[in-house]
Amino acid sequence: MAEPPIISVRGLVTRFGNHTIHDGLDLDVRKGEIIGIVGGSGTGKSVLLRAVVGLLKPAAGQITVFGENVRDTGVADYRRLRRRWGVMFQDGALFSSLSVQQNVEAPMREQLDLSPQTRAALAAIKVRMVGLPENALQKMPSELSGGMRKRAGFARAIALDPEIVFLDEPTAGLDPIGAAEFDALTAQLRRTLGLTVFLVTHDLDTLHAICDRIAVLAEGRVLATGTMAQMLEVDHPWVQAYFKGPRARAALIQKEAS
Ligand SMILES: Nc1ncnc2c1ncn2[C@@H]1O[C@H](COP(=O)(O)OP(=O)(O)OP(=O)(O)O)[C@@H](O)[C@H]1O
Repeated sequence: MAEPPIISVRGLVTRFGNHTIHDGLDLDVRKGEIIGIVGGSGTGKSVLLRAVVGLLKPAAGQITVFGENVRDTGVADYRRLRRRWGVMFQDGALFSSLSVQQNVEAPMREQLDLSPQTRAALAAIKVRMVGLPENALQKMPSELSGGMRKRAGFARAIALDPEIVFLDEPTAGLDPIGAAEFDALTAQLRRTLGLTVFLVTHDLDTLHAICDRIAVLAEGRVLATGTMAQMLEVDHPWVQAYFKGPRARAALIQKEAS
């Protein structure tokens, strides 16, 4: 029998005032996959991420993660669930007044009862895992490049050894080389840590390089899911324009050359 999905969303409805963002959205995420969530600007990719991790209360629908209902869980159960995933919001979203070390330690302080020495040792390991030099630990976010900030955000997202990481536009604002390096890091950490990765992106190169499946958001729902090859067969104007446009062709040429 197939393993149940690690994340399951059914009939999700989200609204801000009378603006409906999702209108009966369904999505399954399989354990161990990297799923790329794509869609036009404002289609609700980030809102979906926030709803799945319980930061936003939907108007209707069911969201389960690890088979547990995220919406109606009590405070203690939600806290326990939250330990099993890590989130990297756009631009790394580090606390600007804390050093990298303090940022990476923040989830440990909140969730675990560890000595300062153990926390520091763990933070150093996480920072090394994301490819940052040891001296980055004492730096403030403002002293880092955009790419390093994102790596620091990733280090914080894996601080508690999560099973799922949620990445919101991790390669936005990076140059193509930095973006490719970040993709390689994501793939490597998925492999070595056995992560499931829920990745919101606009980046066609990322989809080609590391995503096992893609979910396209449009018209308030998931319009299609499947591999890159399957996306090319979807008969929808946005999907056709996105996956067959000039940027898509460039990304494909780059993939074939690599
Ligand atoms: N807290 C909020 N209050 C009101 N409206 C919101 C809020 N958060 C998001 N929205 C609206 O919800 C819609 C979807 O936003 P979201 O950030 O999920 O889009 P997105 O698909 O991630 O877009 P982009 O690709 O541009 O980042 C937008 O119209 C946005 O203005």
